[in-house]
Amino acid sequence: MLKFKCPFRKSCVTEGRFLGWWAKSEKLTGRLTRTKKMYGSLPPLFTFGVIADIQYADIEDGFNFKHTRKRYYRNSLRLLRRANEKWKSEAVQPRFIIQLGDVIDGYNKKYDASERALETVVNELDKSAIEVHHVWGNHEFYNFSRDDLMMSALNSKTVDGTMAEDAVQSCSVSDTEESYAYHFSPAPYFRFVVLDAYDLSIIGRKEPSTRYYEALEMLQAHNDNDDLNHPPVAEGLEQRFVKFNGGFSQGQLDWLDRLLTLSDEKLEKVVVVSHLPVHPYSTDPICLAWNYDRVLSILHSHKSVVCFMAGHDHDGGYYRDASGVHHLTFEGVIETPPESEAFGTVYVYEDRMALKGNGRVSDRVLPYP
Ligand SMILES: Nc1ccn([C@@H]2O[C@H](COP(=O)(O)OP(=O)(O)OC[C@H](O)CO)[C@@H](O)[C@H]2O)c(=O)n1
Repeated sequence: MLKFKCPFRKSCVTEGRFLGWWAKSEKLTGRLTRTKKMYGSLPPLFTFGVIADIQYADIEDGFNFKHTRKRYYRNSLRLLRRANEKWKSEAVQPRFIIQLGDVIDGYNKKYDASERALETVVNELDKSAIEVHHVWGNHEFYNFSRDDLMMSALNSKTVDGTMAEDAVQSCSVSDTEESYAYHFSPAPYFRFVVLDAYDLSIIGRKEPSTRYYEALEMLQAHNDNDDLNHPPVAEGLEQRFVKFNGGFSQGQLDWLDRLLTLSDEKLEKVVVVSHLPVHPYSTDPICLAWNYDRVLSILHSHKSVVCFMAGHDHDGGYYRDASGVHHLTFEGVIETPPESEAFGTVYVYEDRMALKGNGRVSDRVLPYP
C-alpha cells in the first residue's frame, strides 16, 4: 500500500494526495516503484550549510603543532568565500549556515589583529545574507574573552519563541558563568542545539571563577605535565585531557537533557553541534571533549537525537553509533589546500538527511535512527 506521510509541510501533504491520486489512476501496483522514485526525488524540507575551522589570519602559510599538516591562513578566507558563493547561488538557498568554531586563528592575537580578522570573516559571511549559527572553539578564546564574545557578531544565540513555555530557551546558570548554549527550530519537527564545549575549560573561563577551578582540577587529575597543552599519554582516550580542549558543565548537561526530553515529546528530530566531537570513533581522541561520555549517554537516552556535528579535528571523521546517531566531524578549512574545498550542504528530508560534501568533505546519506 502506498504510504505517504509527511507531518512537516503542507506542500508535502498536497504532493502526497497527488501521488495517491496518480497511483490509483495508473491502476497501481506495478507502478509503485515509479512512485517511490518520485517520493525520493521530492524536494528537501530545507537545507543548511556547514563549515568548520576556517582559522583565518592574514599571515603566511604555516604548519600544525606536529608539523604534519600545512595550514593555509590566507587561503581559508578564499575557501570561505567560495563556499558562501555556492550557497548564495543555489536556487533555494540554505536556511542557515552552521560555522563549527575556530573562525579566526589564535595567531591574530599575537599580531593584535583579532578584531580586524573577525570583521573580515563576518563581512565575508554577510555577503550571502544567510543566517549563520556560530559555534565557539578554542581559537575564539585565544582571541577574545567570553564577555567580548557574548557582545560580538559570534554570539548568534537566538530567542526561540516556540519553546518559551518550557523555560529552556538558553543555558544560563548565573550571570557570571553563562554558557553559550542555545537551540533553534528552523522548521516544524526539527531542532538544532548549539553546545558550549569550553564551558568547563581553563581557556574558556577566567581565573578566578568556579568553572575555571573546576576545569583546572579535572585537567590536572589526568595531566601532570607543566605544559597542559601537552597530552598526558601518547595514545588512547586520555590524550583528550589537554588545555586546548574542554568540557560541558553539569548545568549545561542538565539543560541538554531537559531540552531533549521536550523534543522527544514533540516528536522532533534533533541535531546537536559543538566544536569538540563526543564520539571516540568520529575523531582522533586528542580532539575529544573531556566529558564526552556524559554527553553521549544523554544523547542515547533521547529518541529525538539524529546527528552530532563537530569540528576541531581538521582531518574530519564519521561514525554511526549503536543508537543510530550519526557523528560527523567536519574537515577543517585551515588545512585544506587552495585547489580543494571543505564545506557541506545538508538536505533535510522527512526520513533522512543527505550531506553533499565539497572537496575534502564526503557525500553521506544519514537515515534517522
Ligand atoms: N600536541 C599539541 C597540540 C597543540 N598544542 C598547542 O595548543 C594550541 C592549540 O593548538 P592548535 O593546533 O592551534 O589547535 P587547533 O584547534 O587548530 O587544532 C586542534 C588539534 O591540534 C588538531 O589536531 C597551540 O598553542 C599549540 O601550539 C600543543 O602544545 N601540543
